[in-house]
Amino acid sequence: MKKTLDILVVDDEQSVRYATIIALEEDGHYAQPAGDISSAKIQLKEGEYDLVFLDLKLKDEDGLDLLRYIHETNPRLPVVIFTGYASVDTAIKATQLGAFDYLEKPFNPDQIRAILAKARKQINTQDEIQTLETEVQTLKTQVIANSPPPSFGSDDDVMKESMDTLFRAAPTPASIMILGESGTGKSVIARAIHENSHLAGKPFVTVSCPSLSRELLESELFGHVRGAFTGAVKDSWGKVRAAEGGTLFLDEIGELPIEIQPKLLRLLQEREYERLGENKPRSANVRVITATNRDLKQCVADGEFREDLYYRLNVISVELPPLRLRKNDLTRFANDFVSYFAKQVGRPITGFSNSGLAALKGYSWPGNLRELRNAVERAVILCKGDVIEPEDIPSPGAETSQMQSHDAIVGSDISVEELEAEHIKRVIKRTSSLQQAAEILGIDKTTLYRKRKKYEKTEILPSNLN
Ligand SMILES: Nc1ncnc2c1ncn2[C@@H]1O[C@H](COP(=O)(O)OP(=O)(O)OP(=O)(O)O)[C@@H](O)[C@H]1O
Repeated sequence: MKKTLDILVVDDEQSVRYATIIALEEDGHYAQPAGDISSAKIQLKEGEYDLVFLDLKLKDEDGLDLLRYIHETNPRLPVVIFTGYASVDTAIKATQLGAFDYLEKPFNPDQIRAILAKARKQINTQDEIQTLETEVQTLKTQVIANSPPPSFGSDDDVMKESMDTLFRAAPTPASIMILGESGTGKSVIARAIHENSHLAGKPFVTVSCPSLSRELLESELFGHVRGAFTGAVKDSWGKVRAAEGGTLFLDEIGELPIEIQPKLLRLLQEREYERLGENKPRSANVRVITATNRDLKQCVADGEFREDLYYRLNVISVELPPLRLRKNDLTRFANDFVSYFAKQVGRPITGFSNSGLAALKGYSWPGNLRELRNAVERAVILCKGDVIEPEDIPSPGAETSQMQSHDAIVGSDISVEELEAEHIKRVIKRTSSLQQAAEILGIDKTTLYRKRKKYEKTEILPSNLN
């Protein structure tokens, strides 16, 4: 699909600026004019451009100064120089200084198109480099987060069928919806779908729909222009653009405010969106994967979620079973986690004792794989022998006694944050949904969702938080 480019045209002659802009817009791109260096600099700071057309003779200014500035501040931004016949030498100098190409005045739309085709190739290569850089960053984060590599094999029939459906749908453009309790591995699988699809190597961008405000979420998704809302001090691009050509993963889609739902529908149906505060439709080419632990059908029935959007999103839909129903997989996951963490911490733990295994199977794992991972990590660090015993892992009765033994932490040498994390952890553990936990804690569900993610990331309480 042809990529729409955002282009800045810098020329002191208004007629040239507008003729160029018309030619560019006729070719399906977005172009902004700038008549001198200072307004060009402002535009470059506030917007995000793919390409600049620059006249070297700007009244009493030297276009080469702007070229140097672009080279210093955004070395990957290609610049095409406009030049008169007499100044080909200067244009050669400009290309030596890093300009991408030059165009002799007067030029016609075909020449502009030829330059654009060439620029697009270079931009695509740069996008690929950027994607690789993002991937490296993600892998680094995974290493820092100390997470065992995911595994998707299963002995459970429901899970096997779900995985089969997902991986068969992966290399198609179909929207996919992943349902399942918290911690069942929806985000992990969403990434795996992307990596096993025709889009592998392109961006994978996550948006968590529970957000502080509707405006912030809308802006995170679609971007905004300066002044669109209080605090919008400069133009920005959203995650839809960051995901261009790749996958947009919308986590907790059940929390998407009703006001934003038509905009997502438009993105899916017409492949178009607008930044907040701007009336300029922009095209988007993204594959959408969503996840939720809510009963979305019920949300539709309650009027909280649009039915047309629901059907658009769940072209392919699978439900991941909770860990307590995957008894056959539980032991394998637990043993894999033991091997991984034993190696990490350099302890010769070989697995579980028979009674340890029985305790593992007797517990219901309400936090699913997330809880299991955290519990095994903790057990590997704390267990006294070379096998994990029942007392090292959670059990149905353990929670109450653990709570009693920890009652002393109130008033002891711990921070308010640690206390909060511990309290949240315990309430989530004994409730069946985030909604119920939020009601007990007296905070809204969005805040609870964010706090849980935050504590998980900072690993304030890495052992049990789920
Ligand atoms: N297939 C897997 N193999 C190994 N570990 C996994 C797998 N899936 C999930 N996990 C572990 O469980 C943790 C939670 O997974 P994930 O964030 O994907 O769950 P989720 O269903 O998206 O949860 P939530 O609904 O709360 O966002 C992961 O960080 C990882 O440690």
